[in-house]
Amino acid sequence: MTTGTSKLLFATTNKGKLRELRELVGDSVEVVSLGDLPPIPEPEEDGDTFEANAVKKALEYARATGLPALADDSGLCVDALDGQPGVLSARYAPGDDKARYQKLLSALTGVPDAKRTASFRCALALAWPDGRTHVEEGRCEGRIGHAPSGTHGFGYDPIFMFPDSGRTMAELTPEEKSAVSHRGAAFRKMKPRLLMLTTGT
Ligand SMILES: O=c1[nH]c(=O)c2ncn([C@@H]3O[C@H](COP(=O)(O)OP(=O)(O)OP(=O)(O)O)[C@@H](O)[C@H]3O)c2[nH]1
Ligand SMILES: [Mg+2]
Repeated sequence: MTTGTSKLLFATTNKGKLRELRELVGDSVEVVSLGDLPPIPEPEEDGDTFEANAVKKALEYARATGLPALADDSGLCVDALDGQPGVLSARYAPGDDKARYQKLLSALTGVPDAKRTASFRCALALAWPDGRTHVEEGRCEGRIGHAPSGTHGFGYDPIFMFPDSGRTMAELTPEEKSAVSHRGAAFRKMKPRLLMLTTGT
């Protein structure tokens, strides 16, 4: 822990994201999560882009708490489905992560490997209670497999094949995933801003 002047709110309801962001930030910034605070209504994610939704979430949580807030909007864009599920990844099917990746596998039945290309995208937004915002984005290219495999990660990780490794994202260790993931890429660009929080800049 540093002698920071400011705490940072990780503004997400997603336990998988929270775990990954905690690992990425390490002990460089003092972190608060939504579970540490009285309930706050969830922002409506009605933007057309990851960036718009990330900014909206970060701003609403920063204003509600008076803390600088880091929000993540992310999802999986599948080329054979014209970029779906995209910003609607969390709402692609009712139920749990498994229901959603099973629906995606069904939608790609009969699609050959060469046409199963996809990318994970992540927009990370940092917002201050006074309305300032800063956004960084990250992307990770891969391919949708034919069956789930692996137990790490969350969401669509069990069906997202990471190129050249022959493994799904869910077969990578948390450290390996962060080194190649959309969230890791966005985070590394954002990190200098987060470190400024500790100096009150
Ligand atoms: O396999 C995955 N590996 C990842 O690394 C990853 N990152 C995001 N996603 C999926 O994309 C949607 C995000 O939706 P989302 O950004 O609205 O988040 P969310 O609603 O879960 O929480 P919140 O942060 O909005 O509170 C959800 O379906 C996630 O499962 C991932 N899937
Ligand atoms: Mg959401």
